[in-house]
Amino acid sequence: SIRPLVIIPDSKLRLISEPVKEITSEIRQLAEDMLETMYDAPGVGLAAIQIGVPVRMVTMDVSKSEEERQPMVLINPEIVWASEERRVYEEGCLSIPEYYEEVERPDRVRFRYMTLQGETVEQEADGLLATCVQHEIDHLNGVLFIDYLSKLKRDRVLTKFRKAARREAGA
Ligand SMILES: O=C(O)C[C@@H](Cc1ccccc1)C(=O)SCC(=O)c1ccccc1
Ligand SMILES: [Zn+2]
Repeated sequence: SIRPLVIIPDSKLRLISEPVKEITSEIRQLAEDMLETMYDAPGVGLAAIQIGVPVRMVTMDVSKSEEERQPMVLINPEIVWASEERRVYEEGCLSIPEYYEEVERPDRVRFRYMTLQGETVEQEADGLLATCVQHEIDHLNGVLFIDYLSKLKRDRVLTKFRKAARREAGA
């Protein structure tokens, strides 16, 4: 089912998510809910913490069209190699709605993760997939893409969302 997204300034987003110890039916259900929520948003990635569950699992689908979806579920993902070359990409975040900024990250990465079938795989990526997997693994470590921006820009975003949160509370 589609689950509500955690939005800044919710401090949950700063938690360090726990490794998945065993692939249970709950984990499989969570992966399904994450994919549904991600496609509904829409997004190209989602970390479990963004629907409030602090476990190290992310979903991604960078396939362009609706027809042939390529959903990926990564359990306990980690970057094992990153290129020297870096690339700037305009990033967004489902937990920081309507805010997009340029972020510079390694252009290519190799990452290792466990699949829902319990096998450990290693994969190399460039382009959007490389940017996305780095963005998602950051979520598992409580890091948001605004942390890479200048203090000035970051404070501007936080002020905007704090005001919105206060308005909601006040309403
Ligand atoms: O908050 C998230 O993790 C999802 C985020 C992931 C991401 C965005 C940009 C660069 C790397 C990773 C998003 O998916 S934001 C929405 C978005 O970028 C997008 C949505 C629909 C089609 C294409 C992109
Ligand atoms: Zn995000």
